[in-house]
Amino acid sequence: MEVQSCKPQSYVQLIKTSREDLVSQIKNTKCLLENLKQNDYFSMEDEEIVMQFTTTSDKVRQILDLVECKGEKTAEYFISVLQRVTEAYYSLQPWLKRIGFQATEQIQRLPVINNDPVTLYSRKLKHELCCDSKYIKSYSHKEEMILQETYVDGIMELINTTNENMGRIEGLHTLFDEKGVINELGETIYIFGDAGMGKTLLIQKMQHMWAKGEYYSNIKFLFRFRCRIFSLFKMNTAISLSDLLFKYNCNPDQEPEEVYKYILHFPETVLFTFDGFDEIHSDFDLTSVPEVSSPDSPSHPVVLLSHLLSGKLLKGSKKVLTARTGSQIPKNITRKKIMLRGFSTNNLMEYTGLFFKDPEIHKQVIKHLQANHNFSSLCSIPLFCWIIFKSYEHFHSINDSHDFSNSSVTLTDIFLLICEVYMNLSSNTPSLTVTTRSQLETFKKGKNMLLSFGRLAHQGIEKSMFIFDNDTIESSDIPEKNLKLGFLRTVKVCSELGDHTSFEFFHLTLQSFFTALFLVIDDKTDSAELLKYFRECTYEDNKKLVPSTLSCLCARKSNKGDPFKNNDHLQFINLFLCGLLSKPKHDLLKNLVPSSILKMKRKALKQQLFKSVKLHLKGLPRSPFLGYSRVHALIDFIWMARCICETQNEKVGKLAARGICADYIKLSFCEASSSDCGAISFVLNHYHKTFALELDNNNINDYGVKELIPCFCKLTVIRLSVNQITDEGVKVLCEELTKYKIITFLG
Ligand SMILES: Nc1ncnc2c1ncn2[C@@H]1O[C@H](COP(=O)(O)OP(=O)(O)OP(=O)(O)O)[C@@H](O)[C@H]1O
Repeated sequence: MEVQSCKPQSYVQLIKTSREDLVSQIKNTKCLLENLKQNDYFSMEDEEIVMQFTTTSDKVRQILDLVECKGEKTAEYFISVLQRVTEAYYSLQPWLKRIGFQATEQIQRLPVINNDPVTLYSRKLKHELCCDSKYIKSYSHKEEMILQETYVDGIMELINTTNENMGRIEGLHTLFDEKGVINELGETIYIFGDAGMGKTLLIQKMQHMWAKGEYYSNIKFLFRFRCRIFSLFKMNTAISLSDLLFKYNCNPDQEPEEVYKYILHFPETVLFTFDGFDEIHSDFDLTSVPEVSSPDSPSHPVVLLSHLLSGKLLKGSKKVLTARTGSQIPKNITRKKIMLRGFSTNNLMEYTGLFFKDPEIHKQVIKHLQANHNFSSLCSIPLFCWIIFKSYEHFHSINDSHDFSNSSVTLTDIFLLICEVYMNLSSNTPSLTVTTRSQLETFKKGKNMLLSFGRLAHQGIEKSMFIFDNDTIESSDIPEKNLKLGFLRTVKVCSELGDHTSFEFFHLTLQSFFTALFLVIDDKTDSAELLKYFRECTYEDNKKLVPSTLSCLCARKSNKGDPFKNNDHLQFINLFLCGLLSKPKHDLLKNLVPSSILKMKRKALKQQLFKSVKLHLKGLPRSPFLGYSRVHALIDFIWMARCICETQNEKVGKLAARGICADYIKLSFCEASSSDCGAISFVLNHYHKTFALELDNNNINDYGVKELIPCFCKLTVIRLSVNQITDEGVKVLCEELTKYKIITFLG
């Protein structure tokens, strides 16, 4: 199309010749009037004349008449407003290009107020998000920490379609660049990681940076969704896309239809964050979902979500989706895959510095971290690190030195610790009294409190419910003051009926812990109920499921198969059961449960664990390999090892070691973390013979190498490549391997 130069032509003339286009395309007269008036091109009377007309077209005609009458400068400013407020006059942008409009410097210097509903809405979203994302809300209200002062960029790795590492991403600002794209047609950036690796916090950081205008400047709208809210919708719910965007996020104050139209027209200006895809447990019947979706017709929210992710709705918008490792996300929708691997040694040092401002305490914690690799490997998972630091800070503040230097710390230990911290906070007694109370006394005194939180957690798990409304909270017997302790945090839930406050456990893993605690300390829970989640964790091989966008969204309830394959939150319940019913916890637990019941539960768990371990090991694929008998263990093996390690029971460890029945154990690509090496080591340590171990392509880092120390005396082959191991880990490896000199292959 020919570009006219606007210089030789008069602006008045130009408006006259384009009158028809201008009348049909200008929808926002308010913005024009306000700017023309502010810069004295229009008077109050002019505005009143325009406002007498009822339809937008008539108003525009009147504005054009007045502009033409007022001459060249007014016409030039008028066109300049159309050019500068692109959100309001986007349909006129091709016309402006065609006429090659460029305002004179004098006109360019004049201000233009952008009060367009689209811009106002974008600003409102930013303002709300900036307030909401400022604090990390894992804490009881008074202790909220500022995100910017606590956030540390953990390890973020680009992963290809065959799950190989393609290098690290430099930071969240590079999330949408071309590096690491595995599917040009996919629109979803998929971020995954184990429980507590920091997915939610990363999303919060992204939101905060956008809201502050530091990242993603081409994004005008950021709609955030926590996937767990999709479980709250009834089966027959049908809502429109605009309702999902506005009512469940933030409503535009002006002309929502115009804002929605803009969103449909410019989907590339929209960013969605969907956090916790694995937390959707919808009963919605997936077979009835239509293939196509219209932005105007109401559908079930789960269908809208699926169509947004697949690009059937708002094609071109950006999507960031998070889920726990192992969630099934269809390849065709995924643009990039990013795995969160938690804190590296340097990240951990940085976080320690941010957390402990007092140099003395900081020094002590670093000393503990260096002395106890079990403690530091747990700390490479941000959630566990926070819990440990939080507990450390608390005990330090009450002069009760908790020494982590040489003890073996299990996950159950750290969750018991955080319970102790919050229960101590609940007593309004001065800290002097608190110091005198032991863990045992704290738990004894807090039994009813633990039971009430446990009952709530259990009730939620039973219904796949992670958010509790006010009615549920009221019907639980948790006193109001205990709601503020820190176990629960408040969440704003948006709905068609308006916003309301609900509650959730500060982390899903804590809900799992409380469920396990409830099953153990509730007198009425029998062994069938206690072991229910072991049975529920039996799922069919995921590969057999059709990988459609929707097939991943609904709970698969009746599948059977490997006992260590499951939903993480259920697997964590089993893990905590193993920890709570272990021998080292006996002294604590016998004060909370009658001895006979505790004995019965311990026996039942032990039997179940023996059965599950045998069944799992029997099902592992085996094959001869280079003269070895090789067993190919999968991610579920790691869960088995975690459960066994949590029991600290040598007998179960021995049973598992015997049941492996192979001298070559392949654990590559199993998403094992450094603390998992402690669990692997706990099992393999019971091996009597020498063996080969493949642990490459995991996330074990230097701490993991240290956790493997008990195994090195029996290792003839070890593969550890692609594992974030630095010189420090290599040094340990060298020392160990040269000590025994039995290694034949190191890779
Ligand atoms: N990058 C980080 N910097 C500092 N602290 C972090 C970071 N990531 C996580 N944390 C801490 O760990 C806690 C848990 O993190 P988060 O809820 O983001 O984990 P998650 O991966 O979403 O877990 P889940 O999959 O179980 O939902 C946070 O509340 C915060 O205290």
